[in-house]
Amino acid sequence: MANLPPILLVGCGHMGHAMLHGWLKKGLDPSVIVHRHDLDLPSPHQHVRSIDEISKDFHPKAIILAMKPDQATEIIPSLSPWTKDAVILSVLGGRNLNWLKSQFGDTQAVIRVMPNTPSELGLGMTSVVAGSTVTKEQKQLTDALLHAIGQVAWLPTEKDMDVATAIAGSGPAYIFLLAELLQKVGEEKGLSKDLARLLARQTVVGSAALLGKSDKESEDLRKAVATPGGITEQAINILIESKAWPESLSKAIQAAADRSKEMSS
Ligand SMILES: NC(=O)C1=CN([C@@H]2O[C@H](COP(=O)(O)OP(=O)(O)OC[C@H]3O[C@@H](n4cnc5c(N)ncnc54)[C@H](O)[C@@H]3O)[C@@H](O)[C@H]2O)C=CC1
Ligand SMILES: O=C(O)[C@@H]1CCC=N1
Repeated sequence: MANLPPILLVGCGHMGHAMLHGWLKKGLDPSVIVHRHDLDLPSPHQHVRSIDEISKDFHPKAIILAMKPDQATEIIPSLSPWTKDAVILSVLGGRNLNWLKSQFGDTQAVIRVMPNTPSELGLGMTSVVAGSTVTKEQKQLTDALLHAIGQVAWLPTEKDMDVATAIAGSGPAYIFLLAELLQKVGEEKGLSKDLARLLARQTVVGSAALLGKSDKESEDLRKAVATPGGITEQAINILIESKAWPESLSKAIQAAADRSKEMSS
């Protein structure tokens, strides 16, 4: 299988590193990673600590912006020597296409992407929306890069990005919180820390793997556990109360989506 195209990855923190890890596993043409700290990067890829160190002869097909949104304004102008023939993939939370256009100019090909950290394992979920000057080839290239780290959803409208971010970009945090709380409750109810940790983590891991392999709806998998008149049903009856998980999750997603929208304005 052909390698993924050469990329310039700017920012290799939690998200940048997760994507890079996924891409390296698939095979990447010689690429450059800008990261201020030490980085264990296999050859022939190049690690630089600042943009000034990148060769003008390097021709990336895609430039991935994976720094914090408020770090981007300062970095973007210095990327101009490499932008002409590249598509910009912006991972920046809450920075919309209009904002990207204002930074890069009207003609630059820019795509807004919202991945999540399971990308590191090739199990990511990335929502994507393209700017008007992106070519068909650049869309294909982006699709190939993102499919290499998981599933890809091209959004019908940029308006969907705020909710997509709140569900999938932020989503792993909710699942980890569930594991955290299951462990905490186990400990509070008298289990040892090690036992509570094992029970909580493996239950989340196993359930996610089962969901990933199954053709069944998540509701059916849930019902297969909750025997009518049995034990699980007692817990589900409490969690599924409209004021419990349905309402709090809806409020939580709305709060995250509102923040994404607010950051774009
Ligand atoms: N963490 C996550 O799960 C997700 C994050 N995002 C987005 O990804 C972006 C990065 O988030 P994180 O990885 O969590 O943040 P982070 O703080 O872990 O990583 C940001 C990286 O950018 C680097 N950086 C800052 N200025 C730089 C410069 N001038 N040159 C080179 N590198 C520079 C920092 O050293 C750091 O390694 C954000 O815009 C966020 O909205 C999107 C989806 C999920
Ligand atoms: O929390 C954030 O702002 C970023 C965007 C989605 C996940 N992390």
